[in-house]
Amino acid sequence: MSTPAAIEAIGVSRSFGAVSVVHDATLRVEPGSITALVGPNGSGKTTLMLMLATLLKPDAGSVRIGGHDAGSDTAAARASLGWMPDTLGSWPALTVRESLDAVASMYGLRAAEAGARTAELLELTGLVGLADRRTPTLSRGQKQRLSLARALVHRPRVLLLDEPAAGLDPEARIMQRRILKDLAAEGVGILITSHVLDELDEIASRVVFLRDGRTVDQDDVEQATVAAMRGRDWRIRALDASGLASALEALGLASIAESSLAGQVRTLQISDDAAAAALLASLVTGGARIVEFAPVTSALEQTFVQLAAASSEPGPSQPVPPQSAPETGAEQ
Ligand SMILES: Nc1ncnc2c1ncn2[C@@H]1O[C@H](COP(=O)(O)OP(=O)(O)OP(=O)(O)O)[C@@H](O)[C@H]1O
Repeated sequence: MSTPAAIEAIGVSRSFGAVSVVHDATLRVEPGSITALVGPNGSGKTTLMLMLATLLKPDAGSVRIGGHDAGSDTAAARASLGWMPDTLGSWPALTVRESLDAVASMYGLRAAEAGARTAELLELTGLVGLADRRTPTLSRGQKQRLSLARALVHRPRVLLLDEPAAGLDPEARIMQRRILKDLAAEGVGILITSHVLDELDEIASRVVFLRDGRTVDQDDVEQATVAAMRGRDWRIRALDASGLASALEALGLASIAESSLAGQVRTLQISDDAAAAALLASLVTGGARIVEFAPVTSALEQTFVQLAAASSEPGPSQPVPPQSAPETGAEQ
């Protein structure tokens, strides 16, 4: 029998009163993969995450975590998942170490085992020096580290992370990315939301886009990604800035000079990746010593803008739609 999906949600919906917040959301995350869940503010990401984490009951649809039905086999689903909420609720009287020990004991680890797991997680998340600090005294970024450590106590095979990079300094972000990549390499299935799309672009192999509470069809996401790659702005930096400017001019390409901490960069629009590769080859062949050649915005960020722009076209989305609303000739 094939391995079950780490996360499988089919036709999940949830309203609050008369307002439909998530409708008919469908997604699948495979073990050993990292999937990004992205969407504009208020599109329903946290609400969907709460349902996947078995903390909010869907009005309709089904959720399976590691093959366990979240509705009928909630305990097994919960045992399989680690949940990192967007804000850490903590016990104010406990230290960092005591909080992790307490979570370990809730998951049934014996004292010695819990102590060892806590020590391992303090090390992994860079919290050793803060182990004896009471949790309310932690900074936002330190709380995020604790929150990730807490989600990992019982070695879950599925991770649900809501804005895990919020408040982290660059070093902590790098550390977190490494932890998540390592976990995925060990077979953990990870679903992660973030508004820092460059972060996600680096670690996620798939993206699920939520628009007005609906998961956008994967084909539409792929089409938007292809479209987003066309006509992007690129950023080029060379050891010799004036040499680069003349080389671009000689090729008949208009570019704009901008200053950066690393020195002068030039930005210009390039039609697609093939044209970018050809330009790079020609600049290098011509003797330009290029040290940076990259799109200004990531593919994920561009895709997001593309899909979010499409969402503002068709009109109102909040009221619960009728079962089969007639098409009104929308172009896409
Ligand atoms: N308990 C609730 N009662 C009423 N409305 C709610 C409730 N929870 C969420 N909502 C509404 O549902 C919508 C989606 O909220 P949600 O927090 O899921 O969005 P999000 O995509 O996570 O947003 P953000 O990117 O800003 O974090 C919002 O309009 C929000 O006001």
